[in-house]
Amino acid sequence: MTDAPKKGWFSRLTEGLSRSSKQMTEQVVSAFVKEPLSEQALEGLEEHLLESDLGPAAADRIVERFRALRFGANPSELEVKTALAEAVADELKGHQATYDPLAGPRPFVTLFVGVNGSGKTTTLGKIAADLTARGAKVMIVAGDTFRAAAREQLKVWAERAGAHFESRRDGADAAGLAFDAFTKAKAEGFDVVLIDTAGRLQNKSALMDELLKIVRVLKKVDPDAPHETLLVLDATVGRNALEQEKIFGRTAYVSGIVMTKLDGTARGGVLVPVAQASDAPIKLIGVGESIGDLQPFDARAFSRSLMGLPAEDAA
Ligand SMILES: Nc1nc2c(ncn2[C@@H]2O[C@H](COP(=O)(O)OP(=O)(O)OP(=O)(O)O)[C@@H](O)[C@H]2O)c(=O)[nH]1
Repeated sequence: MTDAPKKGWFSRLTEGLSRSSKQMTEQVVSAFVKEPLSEQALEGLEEHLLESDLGPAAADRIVERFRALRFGANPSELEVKTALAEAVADELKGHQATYDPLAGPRPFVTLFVGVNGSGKTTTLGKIAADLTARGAKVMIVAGDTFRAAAREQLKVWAERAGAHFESRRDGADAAGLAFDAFTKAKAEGFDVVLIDTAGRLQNKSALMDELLKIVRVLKKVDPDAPHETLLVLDATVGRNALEQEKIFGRTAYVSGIVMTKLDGTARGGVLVPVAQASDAPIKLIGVGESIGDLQPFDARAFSRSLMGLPAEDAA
């Protein structure tokens, strides 16, 4: 994948969300521009919001809001899209926060949890690359000790980022590895420790036990660790992401959500019910495979992009 060197983050976001925004706006907007207050247009709106995976609760509220809106006889496409973007942004208000490992204690330990294939390794690698580029001393820990392929993939990311890499052979105790790595990171003055974990959902209770054990041993080194636990969810699985949030959110003390692969779906609206169901805020979103495609989550920018609108200052 090639990128224009200076492509701004908002245009990356817009490009990443283009499948979703197409799905979201095409029919809804044309229906409203034709007949702003008809029951039929409102029903169509609800249907399309549901098709975009926004979830019934948010879809209902947005439709009610549209019913109450006083559009003129012929609202412009811009008016309809702006109203929709504001409605979605309001749904997401209070569900955003930043991930800033360089602002916290040193070493700042982040645990990455989520099912296999959700984008954990890639997300961790992108974060490592960003942090080393900013001058931080970063350690990556391959906590999925069962899968050699996962370890190799992570090692490639570590090399690319110029981060230190800690791993153990197949089947080694992940908690033991995490403990030793964190101890070493503390002794050697690392700024950030990024710990990947296994994501086998076939054996849910063993997986959760392993995550809890990792958390327990990290706390032996520093009672406040892990300082962040990021749950990585794949937007392309649609509403299954809600199930995954439930499973991990209940046991793994998740402090932030990363929603990846928003570029790979027309149903990026799923971020809304996930944000609303979770106790943890959305912190990062992935809108493509390259490093710059992992972005801090900004509810307003996301909502505007989802409607195909330009950045606020450019509007
Ligand atoms: N298009 C797109 N692809 C992504 C994004 N994030 C991750 N991917 C891709 O998703 C695939 C799975 O990502 P991984 O990072 O391997 O997922 P994982 O959760 O670590 O999975 P395992 O390594 O199987 O445990 C890879 O091919 C990534 O390149 C994204 O935001 N957009």
